[in-house]
Amino acid sequence: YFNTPDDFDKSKNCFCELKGSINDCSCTVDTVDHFNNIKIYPRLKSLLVKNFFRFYKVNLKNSCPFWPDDSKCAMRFCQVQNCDEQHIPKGLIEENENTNSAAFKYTKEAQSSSCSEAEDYNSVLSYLDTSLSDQAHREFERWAKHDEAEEDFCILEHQNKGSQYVDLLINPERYTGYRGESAHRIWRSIYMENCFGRKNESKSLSDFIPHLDLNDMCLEQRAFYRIISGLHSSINIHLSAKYLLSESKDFLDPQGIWGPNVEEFKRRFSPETTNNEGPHWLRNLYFIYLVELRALAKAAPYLRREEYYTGIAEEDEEVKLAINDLLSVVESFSSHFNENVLFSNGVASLKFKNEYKEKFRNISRIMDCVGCDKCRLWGKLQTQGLGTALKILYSEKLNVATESGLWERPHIEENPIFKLTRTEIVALFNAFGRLSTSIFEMENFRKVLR
Ligand SMILES: Cc1cc2nc3c(=O)[nH]c(=O)nc-3n(C[C@H](O)[C@H](O)[C@H](O)COP(=O)(O)OP(=O)(O)OC[C@H]3O[C@@H](n4cnc5c(N)ncnc54)[C@H](O)[C@@H]3O)c2cc1C
Repeated sequence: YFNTPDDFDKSKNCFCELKGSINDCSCTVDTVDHFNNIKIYPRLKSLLVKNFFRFYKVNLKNSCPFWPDDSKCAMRFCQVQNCDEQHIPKGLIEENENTNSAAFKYTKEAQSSSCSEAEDYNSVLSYLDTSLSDQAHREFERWAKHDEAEEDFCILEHQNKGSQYVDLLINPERYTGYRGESAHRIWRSIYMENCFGRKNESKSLSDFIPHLDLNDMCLEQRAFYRIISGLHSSINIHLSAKYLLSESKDFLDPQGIWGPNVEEFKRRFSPETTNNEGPHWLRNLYFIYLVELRALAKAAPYLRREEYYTGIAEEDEEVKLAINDLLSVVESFSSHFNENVLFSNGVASLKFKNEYKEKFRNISRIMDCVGCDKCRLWGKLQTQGLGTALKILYSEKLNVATESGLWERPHIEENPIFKLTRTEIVALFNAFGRLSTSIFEMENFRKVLR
């Protein structure tokens, strides 16, 4: 069922089912499989275990803003193991992502405080500062925050009270047993409330947006649906690939044997059990992969300038080199997703873009309703990573900064026009890592099923 459906052949030039020029990309599932499995996956695998990427700051305690909590935290495989503070690199704890980041202390600009030019500059700034009332300062800060948030596709919460570091390596995404009405309500809300869909009382999601109906949607709506569906596929591939094959007898000890469950994968994606939708859902995984891949390519000049600071000098240097290498491979992909085909229709598009943002922000709020902590953790990380990718693709500020050659300058000021927080960067790379792993895992299932 990877290539049996009739229209697979028709759209051989691209697995994207969107209409319009996006269908003209010259990629095939095979091209992406090969590119990912040989070039991207192994690089990400070694990068994402590094300290900079393994600690993710997140708030898992927010209450659900939409309906009463139906949390199933008692499920033992849902629990998130807390992070031992002493394992978190000092550089991350020191970091205040809002203002002077710890990494900034080590940039050339920061080190050059004896430079008279820098002093002059600062004294002018401080003169202006003291002439402002505290009230005005607060207003400016509020405006600046509002301005920055304008481009966000997600609610950023890393500075919220209650956020804490989680070690992703000791809390891998895998089967948790989370299912039933609580899980279905989340998926239904994401698809139905946010996917511009028809009002439909049906309980089955596949009845709600069957593949053929996608052709009646406009490009942006289809893209939105396919992105969510691709994320859904990715999560379900992971739980099938890291399934609980055998439980330990000891109820208090959440150990077990984890591995691929081919039957589970078949049930979730074969045409017979999904009303022929499964293969399309799998193709949507490639679609979201291409979206995030393109975001990395677009942000590459910016990402190359990041410090990836943890305070462990040797590792920080290694990470920078590994990022450079990965970004060069990402940039070398020949059939990148063309983000300009979306929102390219004048004033109506602008309205649509804002609606899109609002809907994605809603999805990040819905993640606070996921009734299993581990699923919530990975759900939040992946939606934040996706939101960051969309922010990169549709950020005017990034365009302006890139066009003005900002990233090529020898020194970049502390607060450039476009900036991502550490949490956004960690989410972006880890979310892409999840998609890359899904494509890799799918190859394994494919081998067994051949
Ligand atoms: C945010 C989130 C994170 C989760 N993380 C985990 C996890 O880490 N580990 C874990 O074990 N479980 C996780 N789950 C639960 C998991 O995704 C399933 O909901 C659960 O296993 C029940 O599966 P199901 O067969 O009932 O179908 P579901 O996956 O719940 O899907 C419901 C319906 O949606 C349709 N559908 C299925 N896949 C797609 C698709 N790709 N595109 C479009 N429509 C589709 C089908 O009609 C299906 O019946 C998570 C759920 C959510 C909402």
